[in-house]
Amino acid sequence: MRPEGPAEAAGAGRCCLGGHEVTLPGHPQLLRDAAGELRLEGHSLAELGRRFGTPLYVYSRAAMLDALAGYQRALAGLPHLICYAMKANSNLAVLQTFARAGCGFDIVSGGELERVLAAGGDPAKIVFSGVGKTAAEMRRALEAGVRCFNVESLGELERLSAVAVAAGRRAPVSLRVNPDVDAGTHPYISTGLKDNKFGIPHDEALAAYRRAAALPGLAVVGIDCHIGSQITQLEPYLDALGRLLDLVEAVEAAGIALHHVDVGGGLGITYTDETPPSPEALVRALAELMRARGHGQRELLVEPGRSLVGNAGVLLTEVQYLKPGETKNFCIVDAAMNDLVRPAMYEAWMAIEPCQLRAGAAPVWDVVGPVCESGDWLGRDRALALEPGDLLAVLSAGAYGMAMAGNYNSRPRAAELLLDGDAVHVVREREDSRALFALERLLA
Ligand SMILES: Cc1ncc(COP(=O)(O)O)c(C=O)c1O
Ligand SMILES: N[C@@H](CCCC[NH3+])C(=O)O
Repeated sequence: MRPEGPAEAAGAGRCCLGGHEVTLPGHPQLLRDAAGELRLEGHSLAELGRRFGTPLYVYSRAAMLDALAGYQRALAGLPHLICYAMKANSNLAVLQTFARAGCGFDIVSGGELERVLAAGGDPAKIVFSGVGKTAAEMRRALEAGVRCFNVESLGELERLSAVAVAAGRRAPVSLRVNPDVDAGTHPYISTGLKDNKFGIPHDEALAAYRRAAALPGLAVVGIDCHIGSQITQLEPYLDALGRLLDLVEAVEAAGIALHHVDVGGGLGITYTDETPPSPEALVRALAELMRARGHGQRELLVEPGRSLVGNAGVLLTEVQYLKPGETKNFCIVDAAMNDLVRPAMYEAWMAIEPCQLRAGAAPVWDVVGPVCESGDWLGRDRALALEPGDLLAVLSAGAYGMAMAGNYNSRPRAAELLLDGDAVHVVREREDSRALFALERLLA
């Protein structure tokens, strides 16, 4: 996630045309075969694009489970729960994949709760985060039996207690502490600084725990934080965990027992040349700090999103027109900012690869969508040998891709496929134009 620059123009030229197979760094199930075809979990992406149409999201189940295995290996033997942060990709089949693998879920809305339940997820493994939970969302989550509410303010504590008392229940709570640690990431996705809206300030948390312990509808069970997203360093995590453990000790000294410590999610992936720690390295470092501070037997929760699904998915799009110009060459494709908003929203750099390499000159293009906004671009200054009708793959699109898609310009949303070995599952049909206005009414 960094601004575009001319230095990145060569990104797409990495793989040679024909000869031998080339793997793509950070993309476990993606490779360019000897004939120049891009394959995900063995499937030709060009063939899938032609068969199912574009724009099309394609995910590899094996790549998701590979990523999960890194967390699982490092946590084996320790009391733990991996809560997939489903905002990254909330397709039901993706949720089902993680539920079957034993995961819990980090949710942030009533809608996310219903999705987890529809996918067969275990409510007793759900943690409910978010700064603006409504009373109705609280009631529904209590009724479903979620494991814990990650409470983000004093006002929320009071409301949750009242809702629980009215329902004749006690709500399990963890306080989301804002540790004021700089995660070193894009300002829009940093969440653990004093200036951010998230969490209860570290220096107010002990008083908040005392209040929580005194409220009749609450049962204190844990502590959590989440400092940001696309984090590529270990240090911010260790700083944040150290600050959480300071609080755990102060809270327990005040006679309030805490069962678990939840360090949130946020681990980054390789979009271009980032080298984040592996999930395994991250969790081993966190577990080591817990052990060194005498908290080795306390349950550790993690809430990874992007690092489980980001590099397991691509967005396929077809080149519609090539429009060379005096100062810029535009490659106009059939996917747009409504399908994948990350470039428009954060100036995020996402690799763009032809599904089938072709020989010949590779001019530099801005790859743009059909939406009527100059901010509607998927990649800038990309050297690509192209013809109209070619298929392109936007890489690393498994996280915050379809999950953030919309209908701007009355564009129906893309279809989604989940690859599983030889099988190709349509896990979301392409939206029909009529669905765009099915909830609207003409005047009488
Ligand atoms: C509370 C919470 N937990 C977990 C995550 C997952 O983040 P990521 O996808 O960066 O792992 C987020 C999103 O940043 C979040 O807000
Ligand atoms: N939507 C962001 C991540 C947000 C994380 C949410 N807490 C992205 O695409 O990178």
